[in-house]
Order: sequence, then C-alpha cells, then structure tokens
Amino acid sequence: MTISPLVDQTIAAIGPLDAAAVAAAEARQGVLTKPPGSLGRLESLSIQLAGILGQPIPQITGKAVIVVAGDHGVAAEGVSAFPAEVTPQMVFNFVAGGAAINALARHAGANITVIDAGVAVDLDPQPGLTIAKVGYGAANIARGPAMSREDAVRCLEIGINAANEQADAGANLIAGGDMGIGNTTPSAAITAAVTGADVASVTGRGTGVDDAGLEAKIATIRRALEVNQPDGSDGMDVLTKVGGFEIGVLAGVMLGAAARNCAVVVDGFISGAAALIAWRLCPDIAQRYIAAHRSVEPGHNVGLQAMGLSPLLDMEMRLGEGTGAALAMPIVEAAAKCLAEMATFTEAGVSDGDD
Ligand SMILES: O=C(O)c1ccc[n+]([C@@H]2O[C@H](COP(=O)([O-])O)[C@@H](O)[C@H]2O)c1
Ligand SMILES: Cc1cc2nc[nH]c2cc1C
Repeated sequence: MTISPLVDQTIAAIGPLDAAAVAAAEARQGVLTKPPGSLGRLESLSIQLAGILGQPIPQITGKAVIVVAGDHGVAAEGVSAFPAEVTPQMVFNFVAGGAAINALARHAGANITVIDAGVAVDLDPQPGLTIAKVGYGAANIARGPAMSREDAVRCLEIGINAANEQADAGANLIAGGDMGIGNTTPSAAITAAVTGADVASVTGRGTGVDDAGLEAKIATIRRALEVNQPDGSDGMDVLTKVGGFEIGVLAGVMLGAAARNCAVVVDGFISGAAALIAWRLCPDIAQRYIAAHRSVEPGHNVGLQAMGLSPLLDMEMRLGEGTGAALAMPIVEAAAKCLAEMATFTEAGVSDGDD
C-alpha cells in the first residue's frame, strides 16, 4: 500500500518492540526488592516502555501533549449538546492556558502544542498556535465522505511532522488530544467500522445529548456508514469516509511518535478512534500504545479491546483534549522510575524468596 513517501516511510519504521530490552527489564523486575509481580501494572508498563524506547532501563526524557482541533459538518445534524463555535473558543482557551488540559499538562510536566487542523473559521495566528488547516471543517459524513484522500494524507503528514518536532525536542512520551464539537459522531462511526461493533453499542452522549438526541445520533451514524460504506480493514478508507481532520492528524501523531520509538499515550474516545485508524495502517503500532484511561463513552472500551489494550485509569472522564493521557503520564513515568531506582535484593541485602 502506498499512501505518500512520508507516511510510507513512517509506517515502515515502526517495528516490533526491542526484544533484548524487554528481556533485560523483565529480568531486572524479578530481582528488585519486592515480591515478584507485586507492583502489578507498573511492572508490565516498565517492561513495555523498555521495549518501546529500546532501553533496558527506560528513561522518560520529555512528555508532550499535541492538542489538535477540527470541526465537523455532521454537527449540523444536531449530534452535539454544544454549538460548533465552542471549537475555536476552546482553541483560544488552550493557547491562553485556561483549559483542563493546561492544568493537567502542567501537573504532568508535559509540553503542550495546539494545532488547528480544520476549525471551520479562520483563527488569528498567535504564539502557541500552529495553523495547519486541511479544510474548514470536515464534510457532513451523513451525506458523503468526510474528506478527499489528499486531505487524509495531508492530515497524517501534519501529525507525523508534529510528533517529529516533539521527539526532536526530547519528548519520548507523546499523547494526542482532540477538540472538535461533533467529533464523538465520527469516532463512533470509525469504531463501528473498524471493530464491526453495532453502532448503538459504540455511541454515547458525547458532551451530553439527551435520550432523544442519543437516538438521533445513532441514526445519523448508521446513515453515515450506509452512505459511505467504509472498509473497516483499510485505515485510509475509514479516515477519508467517516473521519475528521483532527482525527487524521492524531493518527499521524501516533504513527510519527511510534516511528521515533516514543511511547504513545492514548487519551479518550476520539484519540482511541485515531488509534484504531493508525492500527489499521500499521498493526505493530498497538504494542507502542499505552491506554491512559477508559472514557465514559461506551465505544472507547470497544476500540481499546479490539487492539488488546487495557486502560490504566477509570476516572469517569469524557472530556478529551488529552486530559486522560496527561493524567496518566506521571504513572507511566513512575513505572520507569521504579525499574530504574529500586535496589536489587543483592544490593540492599534483603533476603530473596524461595525460588
Ligand atoms: O475523549 C473523550 O472520551 C470525549 C468524550 C466525549 C466528549 N469529548 C469532547 O467533546 C467534544 C465532542 O463531543 P460531541 O458531543 O460534540 O460529539 C470534543 O471536543 C471532545 O474533545 C471527548
Ligand atoms: C466547553 C467544552 C470544552 C471541551 N473540551 C473538549 N471538548 C469540549 C467541549 C466543550 C463543550
């Protein structure tokens, strides 16, 4: 399959985890001063990190959250509890530092960048905001494809370049975050298309639609799948037909980060949908995903399970922006620090177990 030279090279650079680093980390976990396995998921996380970073004792050198915004023509079908003008308004909130992701990224010590991938209005250029508009909102997926194939390629390339910039600046723990009124609708369509799950089982209330709104949203998503007939085994086809600009850029961020041997922290439902697209383009990428949390959106867990991922946290969150990912970053870092900083039984003079 050929997408574009940059996308093809990026996908080709994503291979299986570093087996020697995994084996070394596993062996070290076995001799640290604790009953074997007692640090639970911190242990498996540290071993996964070793494999991803290619380091027997992995070290997090920098954390980054790339927040990507885009609008959705399907919002005109009344699928959201909020109006589309919230998308640009929140972009300015991100740049000003006042959104939840700003607070949580500061807490995690993560660098934030904000990208306009497809907000429906022109945004004033300003420091801290990258304008990389692929279009003025994705087209209404209930009536036809979200975007052209060229747009989908452009989305992936923007994301890959953004991840490369963060990796160049020293980050090796990278998350995407999303902002886009209406984007739980394409995310549900993507999740249904890729996993084969029924639309009703992957559709939630998003920002908070009522019962009637939820029924109408399910009908809209069914229509989008009927009209577009996406091939769920083909990530490009899914992105083009029922995706969105920020979702495509997020898929690119994940591919770009994985290709640089960075760990990819997957946020909520929209990031999960982007992760499914990247996974269809490159099945090996799933080993480099760390699922941060389980969103309230029911489709999130369906997508994570399809990729064999189990989320670290369940905080009953459904915000997006990368908030769940930022919240999980200190836990991921803690896993690496336990492996690096704990003494072994021999070093500490602590008696070993029987075997
Ligand atoms: O990340 C999640 O799990 C999540 C779940 C529900 C809603 N959101 C956010 O809410 C917006 C989409 O909701 P909606 O109802 O407009 O489709 C969008 O900006 C997302 O970032 C995010
Ligand atoms: C206020 C607001 C903030 C958000 N952040 C991500 N999605 C959002 C949706 C709304 C409505």
